[in-house]
Amino acid sequence: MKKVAVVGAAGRMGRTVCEAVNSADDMELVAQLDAGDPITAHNLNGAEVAVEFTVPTVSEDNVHALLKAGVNVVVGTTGWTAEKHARAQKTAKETGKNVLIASNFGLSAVFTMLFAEKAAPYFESVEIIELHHPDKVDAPSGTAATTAVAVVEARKNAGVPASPDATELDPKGARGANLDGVHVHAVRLRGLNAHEEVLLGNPGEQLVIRQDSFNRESFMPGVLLAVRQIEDYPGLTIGLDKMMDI
Ligand SMILES: NC(=O)C1=CN([C@@H]2O[C@H](COP(=O)(O)OP(=O)(O)OC[C@H]3O[C@@H](n4cnc5c(N)ncnc54)[C@H](OP(=O)(O)O)[C@@H]3O)[C@@H](O)[C@H]2O)C=CC1
Ligand SMILES: O=C(O)C1=N[C@H](C(=O)O)C[C@H](O)C1
Repeated sequence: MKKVAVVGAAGRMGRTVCEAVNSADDMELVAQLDAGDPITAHNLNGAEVAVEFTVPTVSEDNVHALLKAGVNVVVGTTGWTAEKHARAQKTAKETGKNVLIASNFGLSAVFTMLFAEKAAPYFESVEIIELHHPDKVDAPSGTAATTAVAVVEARKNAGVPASPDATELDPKGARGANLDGVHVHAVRLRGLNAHEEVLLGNPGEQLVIRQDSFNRESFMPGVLLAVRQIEDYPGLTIGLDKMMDI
């Protein structure tokens, strides 16, 4: 039985992860920590893996504390940057513990990001629309940011120029966020959960890659996959796709 702790256990994702771990035959939920609970080996109660879904402002500190407390860590919280990744990698190395940071555990999102990266060099234009529930605190979504980085990198490696855009006047920011040349539009709407569209355009054709996570349970197969595999992935791993045979 894999002993699992959940950090952010009272949150929307944390509660869903607790239920998923409790329903898994090969896992035991040994600790549930939330805001105000110190991350100590004692409070982790023998956990081998901690799953961290909190808020972007605290996630980095939590991850360092978890690694230092002697557990492998599966992180779903957003807001990670290249600098934060580098610091997590250093602590993972120093502690001999492993950490996975994944902006989206939904398999539909994993494949959306992969397909977008593959297609991006073959289209003149690329834009991203992410659509979420209105209780989300960050924009653009971590998934959209990850997608944009992958798209930008793929286009740069292929020598593809920036998407054409004649916009000169945009005083209200109607063109959305510009992430290294990829425009990202964030929708917040009651009734939605988590969705992304990558739009790719060429003269006379369009490709739309869309994924929909209709509920939080949809992230759980990916989270449990990571909990089962993290032991075998030394140091820092970025993205669930690295743990999948794709
Ligand atoms: N990777 C993925 O597949 C997914 C990622 N996410 C991301 O996961 C994160 C959490 O989302 P969601 O569950 O909706 O958010 P919630 O706000 O519902 O949950 C966050 C929880 O973390 C708690 N918390 C705050 N500070 C700390 C702390 N220092 N230590 C421990 N717990 C703390 C909050 O407590 P309090 O409210 O009292 O402050 C709250 O209970 C977000 O970044 C979101 O974008 C979401 C879905 C899927
Ligand atoms: O806050 C959410 O809900 C989600 N957050 C992640 C993100 O920002 O990409 C993953 C998913 O989109 C749900």
